[in-house]
Amino acid sequence: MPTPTDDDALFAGTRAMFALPDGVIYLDGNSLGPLPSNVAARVARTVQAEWGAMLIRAWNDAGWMDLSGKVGDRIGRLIGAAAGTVMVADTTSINLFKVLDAAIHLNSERSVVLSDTGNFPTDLYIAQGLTARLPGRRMLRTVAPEDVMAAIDDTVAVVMLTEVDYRTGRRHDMRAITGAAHDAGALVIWDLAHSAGALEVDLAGTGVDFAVGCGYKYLNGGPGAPAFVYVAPRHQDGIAPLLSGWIGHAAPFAFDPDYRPAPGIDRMRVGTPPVLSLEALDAALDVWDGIDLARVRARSILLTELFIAEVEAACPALTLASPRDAQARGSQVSFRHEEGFAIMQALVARGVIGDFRAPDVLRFGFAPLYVRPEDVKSAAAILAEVMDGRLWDRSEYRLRGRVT
Ligand SMILES: Cc1ncc(COP(=O)(O)O)c(C=O)c1O
Ligand SMILES: Nc1c(O)cccc1C(=O)C[C@H](N)C(=O)O
Repeated sequence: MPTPTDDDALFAGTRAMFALPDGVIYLDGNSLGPLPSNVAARVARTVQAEWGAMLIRAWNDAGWMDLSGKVGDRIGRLIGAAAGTVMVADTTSINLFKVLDAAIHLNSERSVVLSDTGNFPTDLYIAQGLTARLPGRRMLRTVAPEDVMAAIDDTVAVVMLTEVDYRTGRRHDMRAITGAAHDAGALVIWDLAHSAGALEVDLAGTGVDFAVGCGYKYLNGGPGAPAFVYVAPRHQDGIAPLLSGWIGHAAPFAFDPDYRPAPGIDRMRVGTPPVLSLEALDAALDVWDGIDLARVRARSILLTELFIAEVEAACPALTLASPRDAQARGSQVSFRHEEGFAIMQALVARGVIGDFRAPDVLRFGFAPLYVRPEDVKSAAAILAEVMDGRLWDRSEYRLRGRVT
């Protein structure tokens, strides 16, 4: 077990690798990670020395074509996935579409996609759209998160879940659910949007079939960073991609009129990769080099426990919406209040950036790479000032229509 002093030094080092604005305590890296300092120079270099100077030759000479798999392997280390099992491409929604279709077809005798009512809307929308269009009686069944285990039966083709609930931070037991699904003959897809870079994830060891996740949250790849998709080796060559694009072809530059999927994870590619965004994500991942996710998780628990204790001591009007048991939540803490929107606006105006999720959730993400215990204490103290003085009770804090 590392001593606190070791961790303080480790995370002071990682914090120094970010360009954080002065006067801000950033507790929204679970939605958009902050800017790592090396990203701007990397993107500028790609623009000038590669795009500008090498022109189209850069696809080969600067390695642009191989970047999606290379960055995928770097993310793979953070989620317990072997080299050659993670591809960076498209968005989380699109990757979910690809693997959900693949999983449904691998288990085509069965009709049900099982998810939970707390899942992120895009996951449910993708499943609704896909199941409605497939032939046969395919359907999405959603149950309360705590009822998922009991709902896994022999009608279920695919269990499709997000490990960490975006609103409350509640965490599913990935190992137990994956095991139960497999015992019942179902496949599993995990959305790791709020897990990758926040928790220890062991996709290979847990036997997960498919996973997807975002590049722009805890991985800090920047707004609209490409997402990732994981396919277990045992499934890779058995998938017939629904999105059968040319970059996922076995020989894209043969320009063969007939589609033939590439071997392995490459068939999860569809079209031309977004090179500038991939370079930004690749540079952002440098912060993770040599970082042990077990230490990140231990630090995250320390930060979230501290925040809960400080806020509950000072803000009796706020109700904890996250699980009290640290093992049962991810790296965020949420509180409920009917004036949550205005409270969050008042906090943001004072430099504490979290976000609000309707109808009443104040959400705070704790990314140990750059959030320190002293930030947690300061944020809780500012929240207490806002609550004690009813500083949120102003008309300008009630104006809705913002993104977050
Ligand atoms: C759990 C989860 N899945 C998917 C998404 C969306 O992914 P994308 O916009 O990259 O498709 C988000 C956040 O936006 C999310 O929280
Ligand atoms: N992807 C986002 C976006 O394009 C705009 C604003 C917010 C987001 C988010 O990531 C929301 C996030 N998935 C959530 O957990 O609420």
